[in-house]
Amino acid sequence: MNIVRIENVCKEYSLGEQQVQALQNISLNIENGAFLAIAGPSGSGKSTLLNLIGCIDTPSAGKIYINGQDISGKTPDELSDLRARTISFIFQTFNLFPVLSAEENVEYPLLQFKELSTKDRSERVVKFLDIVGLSRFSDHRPNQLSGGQRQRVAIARALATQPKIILADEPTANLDHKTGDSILQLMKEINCHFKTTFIFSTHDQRVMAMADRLVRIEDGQITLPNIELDEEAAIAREYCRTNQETAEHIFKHSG
Ligand SMILES: Nc1ncnc2c1ncn2[C@@H]1O[C@H](COP(=O)(O)OP(=O)(O)OP(=O)(O)O)[C@@H](O)[C@H]1O
Repeated sequence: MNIVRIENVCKEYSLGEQQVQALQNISLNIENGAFLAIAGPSGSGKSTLLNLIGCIDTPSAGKIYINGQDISGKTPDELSDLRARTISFIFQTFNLFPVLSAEENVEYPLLQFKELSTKDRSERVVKFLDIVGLSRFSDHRPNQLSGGQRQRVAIARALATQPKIILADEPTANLDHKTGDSILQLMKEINCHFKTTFIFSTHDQRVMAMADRLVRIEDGQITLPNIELDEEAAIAREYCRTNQETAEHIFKHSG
């Protein structure tokens, strides 16, 4: 099943008198459970595409279907509800609330779900902080955590709403090599275990190598739409297989 369907999408921005054609007639299907990297030079349209998939912005032309729903006819409230229940975001700058503790940051997106009791929320926070290995740091504020730990909090926050899609905009850009690797591996394990679809915008070769699919964009057009990186995909699959035991251990509370 395609969790994202993009059909003939264009996106134009107005910049004073000028029109900027950020995306030109893009079509793309993304399978449920994909670990997909969108790569391309600066200004090629990666963030624009991620914003459209994330329902933060709307296309100038064309159709986008998220989890089978056509987003073009939706009101801002409906879009916001679809986003809250289907999509989470991870940013290169982590975007945590500095005055909130790790657990409060993870709980924050759950406050909009009126059907969750305080106990439900707190159980989810405990579960997802455990999954990212930060149970001991639950009362720490972001400035009391390392970059890698902050990104782990952001991952726990993204997972807490149990989304179908996680959009990650350059998630390793502000991390050193080793920390970036461990964050990527954690995301791959989450992808293997929960079948959450990950869509990355990236310049990072390691993200591209870990991806099971690479989409290249240049000048607002897709130049490499559906290529499976056979060798890298095999490595990623092998990674999932050989790490199944570790993953099972990590996810022991995840049900
Ligand atoms: N809000 C905006 N108003 C006007 N033009 C914009 C706006 N946002 C993006 N653009 C333009 O659209 C094009 C695509 O930008 P986008 O941010 O999607 O590229 P990108 O591939 O994500 O770049 P980077 O890798 O540098 O983040 C660029 O020419 C950019 O200048």
